[in-house]
Amino acid sequence: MNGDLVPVEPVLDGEVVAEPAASVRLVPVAWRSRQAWRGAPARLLRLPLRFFPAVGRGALVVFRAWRRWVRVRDYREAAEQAEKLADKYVEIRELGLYRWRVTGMALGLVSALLFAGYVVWGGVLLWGVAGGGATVVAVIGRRKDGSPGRKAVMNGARVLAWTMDGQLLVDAFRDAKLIGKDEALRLVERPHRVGDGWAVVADLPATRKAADVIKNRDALASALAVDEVQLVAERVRGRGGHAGRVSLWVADEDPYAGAPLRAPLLDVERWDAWRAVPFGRDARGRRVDLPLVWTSLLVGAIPRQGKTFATRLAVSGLVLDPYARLYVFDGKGGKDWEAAEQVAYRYVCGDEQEHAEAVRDHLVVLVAEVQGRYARMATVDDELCPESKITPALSRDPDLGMPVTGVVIDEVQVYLENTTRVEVGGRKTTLGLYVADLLTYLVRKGPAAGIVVVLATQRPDSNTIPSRLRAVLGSRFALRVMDWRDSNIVLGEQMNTRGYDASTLLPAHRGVGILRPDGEMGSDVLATTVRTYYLPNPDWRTICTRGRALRESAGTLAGHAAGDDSTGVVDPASVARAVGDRSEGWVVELPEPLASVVEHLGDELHSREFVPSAELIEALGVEAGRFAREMGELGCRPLRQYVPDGEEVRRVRGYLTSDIRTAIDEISSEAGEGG
Ligand SMILES: Nc1ncnc2c1ncn2[C@@H]1O[C@H](COP(=O)(O)OP(=O)(O)OP(=O)(O)O)[C@@H](O)[C@H]1O
Repeated sequence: MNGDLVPVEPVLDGEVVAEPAASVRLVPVAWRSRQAWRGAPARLLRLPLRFFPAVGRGALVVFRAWRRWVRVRDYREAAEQAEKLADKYVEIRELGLYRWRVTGMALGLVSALLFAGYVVWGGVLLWGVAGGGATVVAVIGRRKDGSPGRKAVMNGARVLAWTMDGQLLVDAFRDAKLIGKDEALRLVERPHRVGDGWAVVADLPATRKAADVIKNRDALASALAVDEVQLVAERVRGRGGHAGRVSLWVADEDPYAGAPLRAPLLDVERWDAWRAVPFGRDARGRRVDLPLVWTSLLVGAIPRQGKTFATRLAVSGLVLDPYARLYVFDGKGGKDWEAAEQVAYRYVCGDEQEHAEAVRDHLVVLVAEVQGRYARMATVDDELCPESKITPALSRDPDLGMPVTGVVIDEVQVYLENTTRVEVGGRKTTLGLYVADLLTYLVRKGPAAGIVVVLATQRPDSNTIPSRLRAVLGSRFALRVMDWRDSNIVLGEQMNTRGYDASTLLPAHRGVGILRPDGEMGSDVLATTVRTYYLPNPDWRTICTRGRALRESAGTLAGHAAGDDSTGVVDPASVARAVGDRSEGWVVELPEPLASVVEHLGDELHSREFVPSAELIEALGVEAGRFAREMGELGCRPLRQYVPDGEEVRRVRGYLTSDIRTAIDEISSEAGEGG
């Protein structure tokens, strides 16, 4: 460095070239290790023992290939698929005969050559040919290392069989009474592997509907000898789909078993409340997202099935958006929602009277706020607010004060069942019914003003969640419930008869439920069975801590989380008027089964004179004796009337719609008198 000379190694003149290959790869990988060579003598000794079975297997493979070829199976299947078997029959037969002739000629030629060789070279030639042939056949029939012969992909011969032979699938459809004895299916796609299962797309005969296959999935699963959780049946809609095209997917094993799925939101720093949250995966492993803005959500399940976890997952998108506001009311009063306290604008946890009153007070303020938001939106110019609906830009404008606001109530029945008598706007009612009215208003009018209501309950029966509230809740998620009635209460009337019944989910399937997305959000599917992502307490806490940090840095931390629990001043009379105003769609809560009868009849309640009992019993899926008794208790007695039946007239039992209307009027006037 300082100019002194230092001794160095001799300097070589040249250029760096690529390192030569370590060894020339003439030796197979299996023989490169020392152990492989050590085991060689034993393997050599076993060779004769392995040779003959391999020859047997190879001969079978060759024979099957020849039989397939001589029977023209490939051509025949293609014609069957195109439903042109009858047209092509003569052609196929001729081709078959030709292939038999080629076989005969080949056999004759080989025999002649062998005979000539025998004459010239004697028995040596025959032994040589036999040895060579056997070696070739043994190579065809050899077992690959590590794979002990052929293995069924699915368990059970019957299960696997339909993937090999389309006719068995047709038979299964016939057995399940989804198509008639003389009808057939047209396979749009042959069975093929998709994920961990087999998929096939089929067209039903013109008179049949794909919706019926979905409805009778259980029968088809039985005919295919798989558990119904393994069979996913979907309609193919949109381009390339039609009402008679059905897509089936049969999982190799229970698709909802296995380790819980990690929630993707754990890996994001922040989220936009306007984006649908990653909610879970369907049986085929496809991601299912849940939009929340502009809709509302009801989550129902019996205890310990994952209702709280699913509800937290649904709102975690709102937690991770610093511009979103959260009202968290936990009727259970445990630790499940504790972490949300650090981000919540309003927070109530408990099932005492004071908690129910606090929830009511916060909801009253919220109703006033919805009214205020509509008034403010009316003053915003058309460019920013083209319709009376909140937009992402409006929701983030601090001057307007209209953030996306999530109102989450876990175990909502605790507040809805509160029987304390209260007087609201001169009307006597109970605190629970008033909370139901406030929630109904928020669910009905709130979404367009940026209010998202999420309700969870372990008691999804009609007495707990009034039908007027249920009717307006847009999205539904039912984890396992006790019976199909409870399932229908969460998912909507008659969903069980359409093939969606949350009481059939297995107890072991925690966190698995049926999601019915809001029909107005443009979803293609009626409902999907979803395995929700797993969001245990520590992960939930991480999300809430992140949500708080985001709000702190955006300057949006407010309300309870910022130590401010003061409620604004509102005019309770105007709120009471708004929630009780029947002209705005306030509907009287009808008891069951009257509520379902009214829902089933729709406008026909006024246009028809008489409705047969059998029709109602089938549509509502109820038990005849109990239905008649309950209708009787509500003042509707059945009578016999003549109804047209094709060319003839039959006398059947049923109800006059005028009786049903009278019963509704009576219940309404009782409610109006301050029930
Ligand atoms: N997505 C999921 N994947 C796997 N397991 C889950 C999932 N969600 C919930 N679980 C399991 O189910 C248990 C019950 O969940 P959760 O506390 O949400 O039930 P719940 O319906 O709210 O019960 P309760 O009505 O008693 O409050 C959890 O402790 C968890 O082990």
